[in-house]
Amino acid sequence: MALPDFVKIVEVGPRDGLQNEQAEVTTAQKVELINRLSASGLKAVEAGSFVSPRWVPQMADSKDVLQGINRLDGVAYPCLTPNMVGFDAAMACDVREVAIFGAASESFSQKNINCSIAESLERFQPIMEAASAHDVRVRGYVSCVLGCPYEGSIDPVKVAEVAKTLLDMGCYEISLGDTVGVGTAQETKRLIETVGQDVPVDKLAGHFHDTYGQALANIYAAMEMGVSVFDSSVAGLGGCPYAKGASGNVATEDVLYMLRGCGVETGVDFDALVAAGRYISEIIGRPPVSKVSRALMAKG
Ligand SMILES: CC(C)(COP(=O)([O-])OP(=O)([O-])OC[C@H]1O[C@@H](n2cnc3c(N)ncnc32)[C@H](O)[C@@H]1OP(=O)([O-])[O-])[C@@H](O)C(=O)NCCC(=O)NCCSC(=O)C[C@@](C)(O)CC(=O)[O-]
Repeated sequence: MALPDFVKIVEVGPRDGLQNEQAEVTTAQKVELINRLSASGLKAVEAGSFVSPRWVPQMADSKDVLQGINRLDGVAYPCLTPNMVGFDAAMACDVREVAIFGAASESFSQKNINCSIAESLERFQPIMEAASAHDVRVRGYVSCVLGCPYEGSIDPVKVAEVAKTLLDMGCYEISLGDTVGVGTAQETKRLIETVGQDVPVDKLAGHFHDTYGQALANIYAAMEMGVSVFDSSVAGLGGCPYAKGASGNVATEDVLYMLRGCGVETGVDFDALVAAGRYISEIIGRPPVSKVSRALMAKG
């Protein structure tokens, strides 16, 4: 299949990235990062997570972050909500899009949200109902789609089952997460082929961590299968608190560079995005993980 003309980038650095950075990032710095990202032309910037602060202390200030950002028209600022406690907290600061997050692995589900896959889907049901009543869009995540840190390989049929359930519950899009970044391009194609039998491909997004350096290849493979929405993290921030050794999402800078080289539009200002990556990298005290950003820095 030909590559898409346009790819939507869902920037997840302020949430998926910062939730796993050890350096302290103040609320004001998070707000500044999100404002810079939305000003770069991104149409979706995941801005926070209404989860237990005991589980993920880095996201404890999400309420203040959401109240501090400059919300641009046409930009979505989704936040994670695992249960009604999180959903109500998100509504209290006027979040207009939330994400529920399940897994295709029982062990990961237990470690991440302290319940089985079936229990998680039950917990999501009232969120879907409340979201519908509040006219709030809901995105669904499925973790461990190409492998699990506890169980190893995962059957794509299981991924399809969870993805279809989330879609049937009312999620407008399902983001398939290679949480530990173990997947390869052929496996990605097989996954999309299998999941695509139950969920239309235009409802799927790819979420690739870059632990094994395969994320760009996987994105390319997914684009060849018709996927045109990808999650990425500015400067390659992050990892996963419940997946030891997992590195961050693929760096947004690297995705943009590849897409630009393929003639695929994103609507994102590359230079502004690179600058946002350098801003947050200085704060956390290490160079961007993005190879593109490093190469540009080396050129001076
Ligand atoms: C889901 C729970 C809360 C269950 O945690 P639990 O302990 O089973 O929950 P509980 O209902 O028994 O409540 C225990 C305590 O937590 C409080 N509580 C309960 N819910 C909330 C909430 N929403 N916000 C704030 N506080 C909350 C609740 O009020 C209570 O407080 P206490 O009475 O003890 O003082 C917990 O397991 C949790 O917060 N997990 C978060 C895990 C997480 O954020 N993981 C990272 C995001 S997923 C990810 O990164 C993967 C993804 C999406 O990027 C895709 C990929 O790469 O694969």
